[in-house]
Amino acid sequence: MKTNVFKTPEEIIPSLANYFVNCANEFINKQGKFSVALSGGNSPKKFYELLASADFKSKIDWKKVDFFFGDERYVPQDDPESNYLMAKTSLFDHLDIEDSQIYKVDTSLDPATAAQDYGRCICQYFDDKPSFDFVLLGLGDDAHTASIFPHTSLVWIDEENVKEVYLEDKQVYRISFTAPLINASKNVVFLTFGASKADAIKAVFEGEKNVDLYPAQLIDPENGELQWFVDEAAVSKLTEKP
Ligand SMILES: O=C1O[C@H](COP(=O)(O)O)[C@@H](O)[C@H](O)[C@H]1O
Repeated sequence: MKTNVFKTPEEIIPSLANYFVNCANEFINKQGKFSVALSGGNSPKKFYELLASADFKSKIDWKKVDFFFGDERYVPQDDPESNYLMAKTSLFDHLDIEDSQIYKVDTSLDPATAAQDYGRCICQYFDDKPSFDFVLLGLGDDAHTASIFPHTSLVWIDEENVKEVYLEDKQVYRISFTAPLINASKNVVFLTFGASKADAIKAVFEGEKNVDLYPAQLIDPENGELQWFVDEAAVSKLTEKP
């Protein structure tokens, strides 16, 4: 695991964008395409916007990039809560790519069927051996990642799959990669910044091992690389500074 610490979020984003460009080009040169699973929420928006900017757009052959979602809110694709919509407006709409390169969760199906359908689509894409080239993750203030929330059934699923989960407190469904599916990836990157994440980072890095309480502790790629891109505020509570 490597932890990259920056003074501010403004400094993290270009460094992560350069890392992404290098990964993309390495995989495209090696295998002709690059499979990416995006995260949602607020943190990645500026990163997506930078990738879509004039400075970065020309650095990748985007026609060779296939996009998936590590998790999705169970809402229509035009709902402001939709992770797909956020990625569309900040990234996809600015790239010259085909709709067939964007693998969305079909939230018109019921939650269990939507998860099964997305899992099947991923299995087909990878000929039954899923292994994303790049998975971007966020960290919730409660130490959830993707939509693997504390004290939910998703924490305990040991198959490389996609599952639905009902969040009692929010009264909503989410569709999410399981931890084993994330851990089968080649590069897993957390983008996490801000003082509101300091307790969660402290718990994940230095807390007792308790995946039910701190699901992000589940993330440990089997044969891949794990990197954290964080700012000083997010790691401010760590006893051992990375
Ligand atoms: O709900 C979600 O939360 C996490 C963290 O989001 P952030 O807004 O705190 O950065 C995110 O990674 C996940 O994709 C999203 O659905």
